[in-house]
Amino acid sequence: MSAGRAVRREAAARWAGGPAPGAHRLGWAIVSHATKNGFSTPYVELDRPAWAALRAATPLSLTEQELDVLRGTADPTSLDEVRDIYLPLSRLLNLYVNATRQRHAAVRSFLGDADRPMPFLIGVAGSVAVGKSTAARLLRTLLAQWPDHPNVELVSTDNFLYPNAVLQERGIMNRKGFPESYDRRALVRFVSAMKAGAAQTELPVYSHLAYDIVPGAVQTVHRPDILIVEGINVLQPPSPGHLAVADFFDFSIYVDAKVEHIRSWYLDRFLELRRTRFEDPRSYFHAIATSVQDAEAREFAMNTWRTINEVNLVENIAPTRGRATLVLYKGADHRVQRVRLRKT
Ligand SMILES: Nc1ncnc2c1ncn2[C@@H]1O[C@H](COP(=O)(O)OP(=O)(O)O)[C@@H](O)[C@H]1O
Ligand SMILES: CC(C)(COP(=O)(O)O)[C@@H](O)C(=O)NCCC(=O)O
Repeated sequence: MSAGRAVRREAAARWAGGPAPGAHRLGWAIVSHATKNGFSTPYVELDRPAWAALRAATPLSLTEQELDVLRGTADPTSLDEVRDIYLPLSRLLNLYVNATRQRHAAVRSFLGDADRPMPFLIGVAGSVAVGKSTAARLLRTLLAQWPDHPNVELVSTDNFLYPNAVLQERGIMNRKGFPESYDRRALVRFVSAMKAGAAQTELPVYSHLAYDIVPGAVQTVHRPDILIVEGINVLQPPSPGHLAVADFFDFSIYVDAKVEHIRSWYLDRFLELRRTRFEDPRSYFHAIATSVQDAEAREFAMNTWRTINEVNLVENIAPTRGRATLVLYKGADHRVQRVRLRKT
């Protein structure tokens, strides 16, 4: 069989939810050491039961009420999901944090440098409406429960979007979320200051309600043990000769799903927001709640998805997936079906 055919067969088997050819069983767990073009890759792919078993003894200490606060609009993430997917991830990240601290201590001792706290940086990437914010908020809560790193801060990259006035002036208001709509230098300056141990940093604040940067508002980030940076663009490669935010990550996560599922999640969420947040007269989309028919609102959402968010997903976001340390593959019901971990 040609390498191309083998790859296509593997991809088809993956989407069908079955094991990839070459996968083998470890006890009852299917573990696939992924291959591409006939070469082995640095990834291992685990199905849900295999991944869930890696939780080991990590306790589930989150209640239904606490989870309710962390969930995004129209996101059905359940306590089962926390137990099976996020507790093993929290355990793995705790191991990473401790190993990274030891590595930093070794380098400091080699250089004869003084002990200096350095936060562990995690990037969370993926499409608009894939559920990154829920994943990032859950991780923040779970990671803060470990005794060694109680202070976990979360920053969304939408805080680094240019204000609407700037996007309009540059004629890129319909490119919100594309790389050029962010102040990427400010974002890199921020993570680099955090990594260098800055005690406190202030950031602009983006409001989804206003659909804009809030003039004069600031988010203050105090020196964290762990900093999670969440946003569609966080795994973007740097332009030649520059650094990108991903260069500062110690671990990165890409939340993935089929385009048709994300499209329907976006649409459902938009219609749910129309019944709730858009009713607020301060909402940028207030007129969609009050002055247009259902069919027109649906058409508006589909058009926004098709012409902005889906184009951005295909052109800029999905191509960064290979850079992530870990990929969470969600099925149509938002539940993670498979996990791909980069081993090296
Ligand atoms: N127009 C909007 N009005 C209010 N909240 C919104 C709006 N669009 C998105 N949100 C909320 O903002 C958060 C981030 O959404 P998004 O950037 O699409 O990423 P994700 O769905 O991957 O978390 C979500 O919790 C979502 O519910
Ligand atoms: C603000 C966003 C780009 C998301 O950015 P992120 O929080 O992931 O950095 C997105 O929610 C958005 O507004 N997209 C533009 C098209 C739309 O209105 O959906």
